[in-house]
Amino acid sequence: MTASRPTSDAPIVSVRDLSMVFPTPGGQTVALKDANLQIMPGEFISLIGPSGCGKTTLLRLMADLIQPTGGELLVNGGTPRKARENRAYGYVFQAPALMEWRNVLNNVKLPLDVMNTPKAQRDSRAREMLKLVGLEKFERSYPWQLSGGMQQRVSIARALAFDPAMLFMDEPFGALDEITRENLNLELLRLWRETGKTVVFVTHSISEAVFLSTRVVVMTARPGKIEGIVDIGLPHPRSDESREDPRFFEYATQIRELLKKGHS
Ligand SMILES: Nc1ncnc2c1ncn2[C@@H]1O[C@H](COP(=O)(O)OP(=O)(O)OP(=O)(O)O)[C@@H](O)[C@H]1O
Repeated sequence: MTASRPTSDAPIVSVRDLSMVFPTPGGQTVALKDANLQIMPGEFISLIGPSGCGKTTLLRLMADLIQPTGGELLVNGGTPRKARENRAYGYVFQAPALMEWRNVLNNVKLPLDVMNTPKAQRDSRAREMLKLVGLEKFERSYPWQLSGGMQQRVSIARALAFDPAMLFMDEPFGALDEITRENLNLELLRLWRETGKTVVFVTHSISEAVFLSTRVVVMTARPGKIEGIVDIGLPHPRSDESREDPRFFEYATQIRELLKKGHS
């Protein structure tokens, strides 16, 4: 059931001169232009940038939901298609997208049902994942009985159900209040440390990106490109105190400057 993981310390994602041009009624939209990025196994990478700069496009390319119009992309040592077929990643969307008629346990089990995992394993695996996100007491609840933050935790448990090497997360906490978001950030970091997954995380929030990431990829719009990459040297495990670390503000300033440069 465990998805294959690369054994070497080769990049788990390799993006070379990657471009994506969408045909649109008025002409073409260059959503991504000549992007270059290498992600190592176990990293926590955030993609940040203004609306329309191509963050979701880059994530969707990695996930094989769309195909690039130029350049090269390797995921988990092969094509994005192969990574998808091998269940090398789980995808968490902006909205939790849970099935209202399935209880929490059955929502988490869904990918295992689809994959025809032996029945006896499905329940135990789903319960294990619910425990990981702190929702073991809610397995019989239905999505509409949960708060937005709890629903998003269920969708994270679902994305982890088949033990992928990577987690692709498209602004998963964007719709939540600040305190819930900070709590989920802490939980996500704990989960990342415990599981050793590689995470690629889209956000609009500079502080969220600094708090979570090992590196922050700053993108700019028109055409969407990578303006710079900031290494975040804050020690792990991170806690609320990390936000008071003077380096936290330095990294946030570096990211802000790159975002401004991209705007000008
Ligand atoms: N399927 C599509 N067809 C045409 N244009 C598209 C398509 N998908 C994205 N685009 C365009 O590509 C550009 C980048 O979109 P993308 O969704 O990647 O941006 P984003 O940085 O994720 O934005 P946001 O922060 O608002 O979610 C935008 O101009 C968008 O309109």
